[in-house]
Amino acid sequence: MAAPDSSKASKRMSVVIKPATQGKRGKVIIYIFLIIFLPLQTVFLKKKFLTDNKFYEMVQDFRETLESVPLSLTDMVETHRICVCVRKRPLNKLEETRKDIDVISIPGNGSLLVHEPKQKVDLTKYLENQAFQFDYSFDETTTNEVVYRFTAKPLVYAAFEGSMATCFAYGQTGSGKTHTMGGDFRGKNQNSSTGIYYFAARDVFSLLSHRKYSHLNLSPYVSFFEIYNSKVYDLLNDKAKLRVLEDERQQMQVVGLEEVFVSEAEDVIKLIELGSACRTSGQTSANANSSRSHAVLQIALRRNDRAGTLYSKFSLVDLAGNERGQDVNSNDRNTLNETAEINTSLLALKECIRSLGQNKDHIPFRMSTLTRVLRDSFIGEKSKTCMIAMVSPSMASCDYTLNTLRYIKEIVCIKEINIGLGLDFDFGNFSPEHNATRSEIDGLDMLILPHNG
Ligand SMILES: Nc1ncnc2c1ncn2[C@@H]1O[C@H](COP(=O)(O)OP(=O)(O)OP(=O)(O)O)[C@@H](O)[C@H]1O
Repeated sequence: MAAPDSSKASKRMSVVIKPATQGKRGKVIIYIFLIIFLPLQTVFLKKKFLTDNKFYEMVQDFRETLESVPLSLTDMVETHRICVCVRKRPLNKLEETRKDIDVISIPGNGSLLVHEPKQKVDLTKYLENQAFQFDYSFDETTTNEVVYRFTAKPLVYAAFEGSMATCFAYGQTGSGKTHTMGGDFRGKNQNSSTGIYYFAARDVFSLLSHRKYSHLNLSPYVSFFEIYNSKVYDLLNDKAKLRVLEDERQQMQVVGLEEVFVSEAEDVIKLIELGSACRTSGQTSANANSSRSHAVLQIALRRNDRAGTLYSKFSLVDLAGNERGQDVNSNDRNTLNETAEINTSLLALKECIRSLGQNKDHIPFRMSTLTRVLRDSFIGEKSKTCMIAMVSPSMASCDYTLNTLRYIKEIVCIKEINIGLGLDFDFGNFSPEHNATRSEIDGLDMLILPHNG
């Protein structure tokens, strides 16, 4: 047998020894890294904790100076042609464990304050307190029933007066749009009987038999669809893809949309559950995530004549997460398309509501599928709209919250220009007197509704 080649053996040795040396070197590097990094990380976390604590104390100190006027069930409900409100959700479990700070205050009377943490160049910390004024502002303790009473309920009455009524839930993903529209979540299950969809259906049935409206001889029909990437999918028909066409009377038709006759509010719950399950299961469309699509539940009131003539329509819209329209840094083409579509539709929606508020002849509803489908909501003197903006309270979401508030403020601003009074004000001038202004203005065409709660 040939003796082993010593040079080969030494080569093999070096092959074996090299990783061991590298392993040792690697370990040394990791130790050095840990020795330097761990204390640095501890210092950083401690600093962050102290900074957050400082901001927390500043917000708390500030809140103590605020006079709160919480919304109550006995408060009168006013109807507006365009109603713009904001709802703050509570901090969720994750935010609480992260010790996130709640930077939103709702003093009441439609006002909302954002306490934005800032730092000067000399590293002094301060809060930039920005005040916003809307028709209503709901704090984290407000229930869906109360939100409904002040927002969508007046629209149900309006539908019985022949109005095309529309209620939008707007906001970033996770801010509470589906919770408000579809009902509370118990774990992963949604309790549809606690959402605005159901409350509206319940009141439709009680008004159908009301002596004021029973002579109209109306029947309710429900449809439920979603708009994703400018395509319409029927949520009551296994997500069938539908086309939107304009007929000879310039009416927009969603061709083949399932419209189901309902005889009691519980029927609507079943349809909501069917549609919501279809929305999240995603069999035919590409969106695995509901926050990228707009969901539209419509209750049409039709006359009991041969043709089933449309009397009015109430649309409840759970919009796509508005931060999805800002995701422009993605490399994925599909995501970029989605981003562009969401951006376009939310911009178009704002323009249409603004045009409605200004009584303009031209409504730019052709800008997006969402506004094309909802064309009837923006035309005609009897159209009424409510926009509920949902905001997260956490400091980490501050930028998104400000974007949401600015978007809906632009809708309000048009009313402000029309009426010639300032609704937004410097924080320094903040006082409860300012809050009265909006109610007084809208009181001009105010309709006080009976409180059934
Ligand atoms: N007002 C609230 N009170 C209690 N929990 C809430 C409230 N609003 C939202 N939540 C909870 O926050 C979570 C996210 O809410 P939701 O799914 O409604 O957000 P979303 O805005 O519809 O998000 P997406 O755009 O992804 O559909 C849910 O678990 C929900 O139960």
